[in-house]
Amino acid sequence: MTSQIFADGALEGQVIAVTGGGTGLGRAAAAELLACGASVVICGRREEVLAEAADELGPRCSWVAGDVREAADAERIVDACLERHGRLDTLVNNAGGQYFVPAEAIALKGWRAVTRLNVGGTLTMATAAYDRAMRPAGGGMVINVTLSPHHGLAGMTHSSAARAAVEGATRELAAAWAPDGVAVCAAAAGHFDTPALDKYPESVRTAAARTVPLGRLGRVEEHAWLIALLASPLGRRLSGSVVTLDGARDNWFGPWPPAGMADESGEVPTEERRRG
Ligand SMILES: CCCCCCCCC/C=C/C(=O)SCCNC(=O)CCNC(=O)[C@H](O)C(C)(C)COP(=O)(O)OP(=O)(O)OC[C@H]1O[C@@H](n2cnc3c(N)ncnc32)[C@H](O)[C@@H]1OP(=O)(O)O
Ligand SMILES: NC(=O)C1=CN([C@@H]2O[C@H](COP(=O)(O)OP(=O)(O)OC[C@H]3O[C@@H](n4cnc5c(N)ncnc54)[C@H](OP(=O)(O)O)[C@@H]3O)[C@@H](O)[C@H]2O)C=CC1
Repeated sequence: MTSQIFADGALEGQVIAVTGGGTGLGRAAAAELLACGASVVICGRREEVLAEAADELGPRCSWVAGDVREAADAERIVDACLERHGRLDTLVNNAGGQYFVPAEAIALKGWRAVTRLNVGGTLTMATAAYDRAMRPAGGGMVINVTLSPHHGLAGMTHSSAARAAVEGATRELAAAWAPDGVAVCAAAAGHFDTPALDKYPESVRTAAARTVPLGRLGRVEEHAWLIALLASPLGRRLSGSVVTLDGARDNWFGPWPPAGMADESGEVPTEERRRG
């Protein structure tokens, strides 16, 4: 596969780890990075998902299973990159998520779960990559996937807060790690059409597109292009920045709920609990 917008070999020689790279945005990013010539290690918790994705993505893609919330797993993921390729140039901190409920329905345990994954997991991976691979090598790039709108997303208050924390840490780490040649930036994703959205109620998914001034959900390849751009030499100079890719969603201040999201009772449907 070749990239639709970048030159062949634009990222040749780079070794890139993508967390959550077996599905959705992470998988599309992995595909684009591979198309640009990088070697990619995808990770996540489910071995079968990773194995199938790596198989389809081709020989320059390998996988390692692990939970980004666990320091030992994060270290193992970084070490796998070093053992296989001798280096880790770029880490894409894409693993994350939340559930869709009103703010008042978020239990303390839920706040902690969302924070632990999105803030804890991101920082645990970034620290492992910095300590074990990038600082010793004298350089590297960390790309943190966050969330737009930045003024808060109703139904995702916990995630809005967690991603804001990641963006704050992005700016601080960019300054702290600059002397070691390590750049840190964030890619704030708006509403993208990925299979993960299937877990949200139908009316929520449909109404989500209506809150995007550009008039549609984002396409996974658009996000993947941004990740490839940030992995390029330009990304190093963007250190400390949050790049927003959202079709102007950050500038939509319409009513809540948006037209068509509430059900017959006038309530916004919430996300089903996972079973098992
Ligand atoms: C216009 C706008 C358009 C909005 C729609 C468009 C939005 C697009 C923008 C964003 C899109 C995306 O990010 S899409 C990506 C989506 N992908 C994901 O979310 C995948 C990753 N997510 C997860 O793993 C989970 O959601 C997460 C909770 C974060 C982590 O799971 P854990 O295993 O750590 O936690 P669990 O054990 O399941 O749950 C811990 C507690 O959390 C709470 N909890 C968990 N699920 C709950 C639920 N459905 N409802 C209530 N509460 C819940 C309970 O208190 C649980 O405790 P108990 O009560 O004791 O069980
Ligand atoms: N789709 C959208 O509109 C938007 C998405 N985002 C963010 O982009 C990222 C990708 O989203 P998307 O592709 O849509 O959703 P997915 O649910 O497909 O992606 C989440 C990925 O993260 C992995 N993951 C989750 N928890 C962990 C963990 N503890 N350790 C390691 N891996 C983990 C999952 O794999 P596994 O379960 O096997 O571990 C999965 O591959 C997420 O951070 C999401 O919140 C942000 C804004 C908008």
